[in-house]
Amino acid sequence: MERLEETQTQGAQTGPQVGVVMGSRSDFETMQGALETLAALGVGYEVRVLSAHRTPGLLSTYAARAERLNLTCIIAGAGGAAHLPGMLAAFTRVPVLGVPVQSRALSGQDSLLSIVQMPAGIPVATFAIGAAGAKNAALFAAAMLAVTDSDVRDRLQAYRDAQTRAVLDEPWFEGHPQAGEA
Ligand SMILES: Nc1c(C(=O)O)ncn1[C@@H]1O[C@H](COP(=O)(O)O)[C@@H](O)[C@H]1O
Repeated sequence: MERLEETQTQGAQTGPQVGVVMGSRSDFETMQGALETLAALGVGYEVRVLSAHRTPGLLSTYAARAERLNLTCIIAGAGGAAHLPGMLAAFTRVPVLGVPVQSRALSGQDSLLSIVQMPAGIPVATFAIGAAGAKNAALFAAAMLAVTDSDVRDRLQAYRDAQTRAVLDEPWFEGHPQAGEA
């Protein structure tokens, strides 16, 4: 009998706002950036290992849970024949953000195409391959929450401001103006 494996919940006071799922524990290194980014922005999340291939029966169970918890979205990372995001999207109206994990055989091209090429009718928002995609999916989830949550909106703005400052504070070649300087 398949069981929902791996559960961690951050932001337990209010319950999770975002679900993060991945096809295998081996995806954790890539998906960790999403978890860190959600935590940094104060977004409550839960994490599961779920697989369309290895735990197919759990997909509908998790989809029902996502609706019951009223999750804003589900971030789903998978590599290779990455069917997890699309199959999950087929089971729920909760928006699914797909992260193509970099596969060894095809460097994540397989993951990307498996996730992005959905037939019309069941959308999956698809992000970049690997760590950048995981981080951006979390930032996108925060931006969705920020529409109605002013605390998340302020933290997201502060994150962006800090990022801009970090670029401008970067040491530059002597005698050459930094971006934005005359
Ligand atoms: N793409 C999927 C799915 C799925 O789409 O349901 N389930 C597992 N996997 C992927 O298989 C790769 C290798 O997994 P293992 O390292 O466990 O063999 C992982 O990147 C995982 O996301």
